[in-house]
Amino acid sequence: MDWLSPSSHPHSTLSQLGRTNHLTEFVPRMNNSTSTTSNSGFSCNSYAPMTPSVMFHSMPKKFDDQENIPKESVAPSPAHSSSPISHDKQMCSTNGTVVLPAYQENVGGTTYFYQYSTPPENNGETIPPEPVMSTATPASNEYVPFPGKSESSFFMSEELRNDILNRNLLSLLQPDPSQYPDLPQEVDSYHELYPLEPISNQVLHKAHLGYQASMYKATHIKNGVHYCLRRIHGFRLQNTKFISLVDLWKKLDHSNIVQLREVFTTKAFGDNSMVFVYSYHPGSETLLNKHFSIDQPGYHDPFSNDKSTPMPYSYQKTNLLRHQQNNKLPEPLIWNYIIQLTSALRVIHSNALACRSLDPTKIILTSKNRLRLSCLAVMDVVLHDSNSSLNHLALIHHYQQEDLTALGKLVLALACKSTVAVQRDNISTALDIVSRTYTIDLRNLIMYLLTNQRRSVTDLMPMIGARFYTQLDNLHSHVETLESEMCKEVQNGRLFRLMTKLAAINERPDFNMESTWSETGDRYMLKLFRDYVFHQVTEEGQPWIDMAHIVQCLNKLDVGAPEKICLMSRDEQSILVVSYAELRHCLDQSFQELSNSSVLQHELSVEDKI
Ligand SMILES: Nc1ncnc2c1ncn2[C@@H]1O[C@H](COP(=O)(O)OP(=O)(O)OP(=O)(O)O)[C@@H](O)[C@H]1O
Repeated sequence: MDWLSPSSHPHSTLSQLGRTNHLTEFVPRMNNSTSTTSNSGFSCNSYAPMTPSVMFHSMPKKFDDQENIPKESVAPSPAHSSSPISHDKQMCSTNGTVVLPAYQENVGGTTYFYQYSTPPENNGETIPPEPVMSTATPASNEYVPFPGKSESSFFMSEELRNDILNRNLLSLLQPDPSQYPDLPQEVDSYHELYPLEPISNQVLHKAHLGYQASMYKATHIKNGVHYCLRRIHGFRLQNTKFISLVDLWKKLDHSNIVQLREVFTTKAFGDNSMVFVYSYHPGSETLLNKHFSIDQPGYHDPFSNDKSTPMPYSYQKTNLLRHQQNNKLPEPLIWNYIIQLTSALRVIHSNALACRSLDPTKIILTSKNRLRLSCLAVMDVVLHDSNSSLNHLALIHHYQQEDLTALGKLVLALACKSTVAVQRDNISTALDIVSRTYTIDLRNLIMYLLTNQRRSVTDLMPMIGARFYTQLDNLHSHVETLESEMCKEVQNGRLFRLMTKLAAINERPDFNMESTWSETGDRYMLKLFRDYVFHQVTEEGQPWIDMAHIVQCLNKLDVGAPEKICLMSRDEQSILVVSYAELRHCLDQSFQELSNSSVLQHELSVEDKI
C-alpha cells in the first residue's frame, strides 16, 4: 500500500503516520507492514506534505485513463515538481512479479507516486515524468466503455428474467382464506393449498374420469418444496392392488412427464378423497387452453359449424380449407410436439405402462413449448379393475394401443386446430385437409396411428426422421443461450458475495465492543474503497453512477489485481494509493475476523470459501 498524507513528514513510517494529528480518521494497522511492502518496488511509506486543496478527484477515469487526466492536476505549475524516487534501472521483484521503478511528483503540495509502464530506455539518472498518473496497470488493461454496452448486458435477458420471476411469483402464491373457506389448512404432509383452477360444484364436471377432480398447488410441510395435488373427490378405495403400478409410475423420471411423487387417501377435504402428488411446474397451461380454447381471441373451431343452417358439403369444405390456410399451426411446431409426445410414450411403454390420458386437457405446456404429460397413474388407480379376466400384460398392451390411437387423434386435432375434427364423421374430411395443407409425412404418421393394425411407438421414429436433428439442434442452441445467461449471473453471484463481505464490514457500529473497528486499519481502507466504487461524484458534486466502473472495480478486487488506485478520505485530508491485491487482503482479514466471532460461524466460513 502506498499512501499520501497531506501533513506528514516524508519517510515517516506507518506507525508514525497513525499518530499524526492530521490523520485522525486513518489509523493504519501496524501489522500491515508486510502487506504494505509495495510490489511496485518503491517505499510504501513515502509521502509528502500537501495542502487539502490538492487536485484529486474521485472520478476513476482520472486515474485509470491517461487520456482523461485533468490537465490542471498534472500540468506543470509553480507548485509542481517531480523527483524520481528510484533512479535504479534494475527492476524490483516482489512475489515473483517484475516491477518497474517509480518516481514521485509534487502537484500543488501533494506528492503522487508514479510507476513507469515501460522500462526506461535511457541510462540517465533522472527518469522523466512522462507517463503521468500511471499508478496502476498498463493502459491496455483499462476498461474502455464502448457506447453500445448497455447495463442489461451485465444481467440475464429481460425475457428470461421475467419468465423466471413469473414462475417464482406463481410458486409463492398464497390462497385468500375468505375466498376459499373450505380449503383445509393441511392435507397429509402438505399445506398452503392453492387451487390451480376454479373449484367446480358440478358433481360430474370431470365426467371423463367419472369423478370430480380438482388441482392445487401445495407446499410440503417438511422440505418447503411446491407440489401439484390432483384430488379425486369422493373416491372410495376398494383394494390396494394398484400399488405396484403406482410404484412403477413414481420411478418414471422423464423430461416430458410430470413426475408422480406419491398417492394417498385423505378425509381432510371432508370426504374420501384420493390425492395424487406431482411435481409442480409453475406457469403451465394445458394444450387445450393453448390451441383450442374459445377464450382465445379469434379462435373458433372450424368443424363446429352451425347445425341449424345446413350448407352444401363442398361449401363447408372450402370454408374449412380457407380457415385452415389462415389459422393452421406451423408444421415444425406440430413435429416438435410429436417428438416430445413420442419420447414420453416411448419411456412409458418400455416400462410396461400405458398413459391412458393422452388428452389435450392432460398435457401441459410451459415456456418454449415444453410439453409434459400431466395426469399419469390416475386412470390406473381410479379405473383399476381387479376382477378383470384379462391378465395385466394383455391389458397394458391394449391400453398402449389406445395411447397410439389417442396420439393420432391428438395430432389430427392439432393439424386441424379442432377437437371436433377427430370425431368419426369428420375424420376423412380432416385427413383430406391435412393432406392439402401439410407434408405427406404428417398425413402418413396420422394414418399409421389411426389404423387398426398393431402399432408401436418405436415405429414412429423413422417417420419423424431428420426432424430429430432439428429438434436436437434447437435444444442445444437453447441450452447454450441459457448457459451464457447463467454465466452472467454466476459472475453477479460472485460479486454479490464480495459486496456482502464489504457491506458486513463497512460502517459496522461496533464489533467486540470496539466502536471504531470499522473506521480503522484495514477496514478504513475498505470504507474508502466503498466510496471509490459506489459514491463517485462529478466535479460539480453530482452523483456519478457507472455500472461498468462498479463491476470493473469489484472484479479487480475479487482477483486481487496488482493495479493501484487512489483513495481519498471524505474530508480530503488523506489520500491512499493502494493496490487491489492489498484491498483484497484487507477484506479477507477483516471478514475472517468477523466470521470468527459470528454466532453463525459455520455458515459464514462456508460462505467465505465460496
Ligand atoms: N404439474 C402441474 N404443475 C402446474 N400446473 C399444473 C400441473 N398439472 C396441471 N396443471 C394446471 O392445472 C390446471 C388444471 O389442470 P387439469 O389437468 O385439471 O386440466 P383441466 O383443463 O382443468 O382438465 P379437466 O377438464 O379435467 O378439468 C391447468 O391450468 C394446468 O395447466
